[in-house]
Amino acid sequence: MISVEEARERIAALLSPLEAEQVPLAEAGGRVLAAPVRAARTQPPFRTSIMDGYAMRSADARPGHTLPVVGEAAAGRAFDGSVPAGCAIRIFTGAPVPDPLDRVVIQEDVRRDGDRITLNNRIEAAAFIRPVGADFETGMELGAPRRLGPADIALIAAMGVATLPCIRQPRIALIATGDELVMPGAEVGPDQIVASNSFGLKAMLEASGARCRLLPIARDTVADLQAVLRLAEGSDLIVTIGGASVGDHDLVQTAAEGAGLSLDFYKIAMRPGKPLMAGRLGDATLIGLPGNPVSAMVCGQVFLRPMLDVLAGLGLQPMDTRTATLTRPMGPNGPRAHFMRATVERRADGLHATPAERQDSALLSVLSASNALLIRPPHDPARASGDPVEVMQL
Ligand SMILES: Nc1nc2c(c(=O)[nH]1)N[C@H]1C(S)=C(S)[C@@H](COP(=O)(O)OP(=O)(O)OC[C@H]3O[C@@H](n4cnc5c(N)ncnc54)[C@H](O)[C@@H]3O)O[C@H]1N2
Ligand code: MOO
Repeated sequence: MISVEEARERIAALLSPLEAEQVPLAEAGGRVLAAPVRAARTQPPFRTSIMDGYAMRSADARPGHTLPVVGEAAAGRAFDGSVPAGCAIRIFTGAPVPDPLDRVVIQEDVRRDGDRITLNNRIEAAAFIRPVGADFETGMELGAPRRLGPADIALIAAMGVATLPCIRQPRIALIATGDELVMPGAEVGPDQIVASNSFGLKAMLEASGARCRLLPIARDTVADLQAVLRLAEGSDLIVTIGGASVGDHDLVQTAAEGAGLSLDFYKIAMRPGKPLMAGRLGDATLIGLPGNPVSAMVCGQVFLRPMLDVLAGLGLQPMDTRTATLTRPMGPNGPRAHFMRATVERRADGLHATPAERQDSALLSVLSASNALLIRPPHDPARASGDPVEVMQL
């Protein structure tokens, strides 16, 4: 059995970054920028008043001084006359400051009487003018690859760029397998249960930018599994759920190999998640997840989500773990890394982690009530309350 980290690396090595496509800015949030974008303009493009008040020459900004007001500049409506020495114009936040004025006195520091203002005896010392290009200059580059957050999208809009090259979204086929499964809402026989994992994984992966197709549930026969695998054609990633273990009805590997799977590995030193498999099938990477609901979701978190970064050209990122203080003792761990469902809370002295009482890999209610995985390495010795542990926020 290989380690969790080796499995992550081997799956990443089965994937290549996807190609780019042009995306309208309004749809680019969360997407990965494929090539640098350059500012088509300078921001701000003119000297800008950053306050509501009166613009003048600094030589005229003397406490107690009186000036005539000879015009007005507002955002989107510049003052286009000339301002004689000793005069001021009314100005508002966002308006261009006309040359040669170099000082804005805020209106709180002024008394106005008709067309004249008198400056207070104490006035703010700042000029309240934002220089040209204070934010960025034409040609400034936002580098790639980069996952675009909300601030990036606002910046690119300000740059004047309306469409941009992004890596296309990965296409993922999700295949639930098992004679016992029915779709949510369908009639459930006495020996059946409702398929849940494919829905949880779809929500997880789509929240991370993938496009998922839920294929029909495959029954536990090689023929049916292969028929559904054929429906997955055109996907970048095929994810099967269940049928991965050693029972007589666990046929996913046999069916996939019959369909041309080149298996890279099977079984990892992880709990839950032991029967994980990965390989290449046609143009796609196939990942076979264990069927137990929590196993599938934990494997989704540890193996599938990071692969979206790899497909986007960002490379395999390290697992995002933090150190927390354990709130109750735990016995020694066995030979597999244990990803325990846990609750992490932030207290004044840092993070505190409490593993759930029940760690059965079928209990979705426990997973749903957890907000973190507490990660124990293989053969981790017994731990006492107060010990440091590694956690991964869900
Ligand atoms: N003799 C052994 N038995 C088992 C081993 C082993 O090493 N030796 N490994 C156990 C471990 S660990 C796991 S995990 C499971 C995984 O088995 P499979 O991947 O073959 O999963 P299934 O048998 O198909 O299903 C397991 C369980 O999960 C339910 N299931 C399956 N798919 C779904 C779905 N889409 N939605 C909801 N629930 C699902 C299924 O009904 C079963 O209850 O094997 C152990 N056995
Ligand atoms: O590895 Mo299984 O996924 O322990 O339940």
